[in-house]
Amino acid sequence: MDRHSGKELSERVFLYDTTLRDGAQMEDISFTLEDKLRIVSRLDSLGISLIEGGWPGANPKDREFFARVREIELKHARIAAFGSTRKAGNSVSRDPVVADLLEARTPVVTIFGKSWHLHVRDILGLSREQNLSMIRETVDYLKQNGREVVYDAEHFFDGFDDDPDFALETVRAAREAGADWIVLCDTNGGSLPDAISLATARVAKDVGGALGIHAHNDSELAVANSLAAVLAGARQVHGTINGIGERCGNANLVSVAPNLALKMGFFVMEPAALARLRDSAAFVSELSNRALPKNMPFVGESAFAHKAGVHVHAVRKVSRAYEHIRPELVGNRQRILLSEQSGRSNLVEKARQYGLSLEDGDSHLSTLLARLKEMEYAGYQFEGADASFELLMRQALERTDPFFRIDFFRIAMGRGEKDGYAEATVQVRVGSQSEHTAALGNGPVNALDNALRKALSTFYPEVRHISLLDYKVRVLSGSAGTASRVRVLVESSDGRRKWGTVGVSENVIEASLDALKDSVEHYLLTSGALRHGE
Ligand SMILES: CC(=O)SCCNC(=O)CCNC(=O)[C@H](O)C(C)(C)COP(=O)(O)OP(=O)(O)OC[C@H]1O[C@@H](n2cnc3c(N)ncnc32)[C@H](O)[C@@H]1OP(=O)(O)O
Ligand SMILES: CC(=O)C(=O)O
Repeated sequence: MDRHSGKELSERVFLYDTTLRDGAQMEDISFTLEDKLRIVSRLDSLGISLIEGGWPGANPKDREFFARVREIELKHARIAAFGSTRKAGNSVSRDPVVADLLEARTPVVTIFGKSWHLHVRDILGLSREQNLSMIRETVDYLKQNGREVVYDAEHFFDGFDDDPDFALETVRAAREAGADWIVLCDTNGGSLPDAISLATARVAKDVGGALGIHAHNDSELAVANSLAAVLAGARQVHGTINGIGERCGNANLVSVAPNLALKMGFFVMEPAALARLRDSAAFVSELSNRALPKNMPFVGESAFAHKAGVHVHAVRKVSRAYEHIRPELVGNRQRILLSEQSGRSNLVEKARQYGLSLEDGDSHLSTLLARLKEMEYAGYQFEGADASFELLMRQALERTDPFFRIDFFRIAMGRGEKDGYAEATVQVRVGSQSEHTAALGNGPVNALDNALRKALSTFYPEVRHISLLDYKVRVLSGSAGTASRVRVLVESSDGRRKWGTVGVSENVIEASLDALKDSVEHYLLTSGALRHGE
C-alpha cells in the first residue's frame, strides 16, 4: 500500500461528529450558539456524514440550536439530536426526553442506553427486563416516528467484559426494535485495542447489522480503538475535531480520518476535503478557545517539523524518510527548524528558503553552525525566532549594512494622577542622519516599541504596518534571582505574514529592544523596503 499517493479509495466509513455534544462536555469548553452553527457548516463542507448537535432538552442553547440549524442548507451532513432512552417510570409517548428528541425535528436521533449490569443495578436501580424494555420501546417509538435511529450502547465494552450475555442482550434488543446503527461505546475510555476488536467482532457475528464505535481517550487509545473496531467490522466512527470531549476527550476525527483514508484505504471524505483538515482543526480550536497543540498528529505545527540534523539531512533527499504521509494531503507543510540540534543540512535548507546562496560544502557553514550552537548555549532560541537567525545569516553571507542603528535609549517610569506610565526616549541613526523621539506606553517595552517605530517612521514610513502579536519572557537561570539572564521572544506581523525574533540579556529591557530591533530590521529587509537615501 502506498501511503504517499492518496491511493484509490474503496469502502465507506461514516464519520459521526460529536464535537457539539460530547466535545462540549469537556472542561473549559462552552460554544456559543453562533459557534455551534458555524462549526456545523464547517463540518458539512468537510463531508462529515452525521453531526450530533446536542441534547435538545438539556439547555435553552441546545433547544434553540435545533430550531436554527434547520435554516442551514447542508450538502453532505445530516443532523442528529442526542438523548437517553425513556425514564423507567414513564411511558415512551409521555417521556419528556423522548418528546424533546422528536421536537428537535432532526432526521436522525441518537439515544444512549445501558449495557453494563453495574449501571442498571446500582445507578438506575432497575431489573434487566426493565432496562431491555426501555431500550426496545424507545427505539421502536422513534422508528415509528420516522427517525433514523443510532443506538449508543453506553459502557458496552465494560459491560461485555463483566457479563457478555447481558451486554449482547441489550444491543440485540435495540437491533430487533429497528435501530439503524448499533454504536459500541467505550464510555470510560479504559479498554485496550484487542478487547475492542474481540467484542466488536462478537457483536458483528452474534447480532449483525450496521455497527459503530464511540471511544473515549482516557487511556490515550481512542483513535487506536476506533481503528481496531473498524477492522473488526464497525463502519461508523464517532469522534470530535481535535479530540475534545468529556474528561480526556473523544477519538480525534482529525487523526481518525487520515488514518482510515490514507492508510487503511477507506473512503471517509473527498481528498480535497482531507486537505482542509488542518484549517478545520485550527477553526475549531479557535472557537473552543484552546490552542491547537503543536504536536497534534497530522495537523499540528510540529507534525512535519524537522529539528534534528540527521533527520533534516535525510528529508532534503527523500521527505518520506522521516514523514509518514505527505503533509499536503492533510493541509499541513514540512518545516525545518534551527536549534542546537541542527547540522549543516538545516542551515543549507533554511538558506534556500530565505533565497540565500549557501551550498553544501560552503566554508561559511561550519562558522554559522558553530555560531548557532554557541548562541543557543548562551540562551538564544531560534526555533520560534528564525527571523533573527536569518538576519545573522544575511549579514554573514551578504555583508549587508543594517537599515538603522540605535545610538541610545532611556526609559522613565512614573505615576500620574491615577495610573502608572512609562516613557521611552530613543535616538536612531540612518546613514549620517539621526532622529530623536520619545513615546509613552502602558509599560516600558510598549513605550520602547512605540518610540522606536516613531523614530524610524521618519525614514521608513512602512514600519507602521508592523504589529506585535506576542511577547514572551523566559528567565534562563533561576539562581541569580532578579539578576538572571532573560530571553525575550517577539512575534510580529504585517497583516500578511508573521515572523519571530529573539533577544537575550541580563536586562529585560535590553533583551526586548534587541528582539524589537531585529523584528523591524527583518521586516525592512524582506519586504523590499528601499534604504533611506537610495
Ligand atoms: C455517556 C454520556 O456522555 S451521556 C451524555 C451525558 N450528557 C449530559 O449529561 C449533558 C446534558 N445533561 C443535562 O443537562 C442533565 O443531566 C439532564 C437535563 C439530561 C438531566 O437532568 P436531571 O433531570 O436534573 O437529572 P440528573 O442529571 O441529575 O441525572 C441524570 C438522570 O438521567 C437518568 N438516566 C441516565 N441514563 C439514562 C438512560 N440511559 N435512560 C434513561 N434515563 C437515564 C438518571 O436516572 C437520572 O434521572 P433520575 O434522577 O430521574 O434518576
Ligand atoms: C454515548 C456516550 O457519549 C458515551 O458512551 O461515551
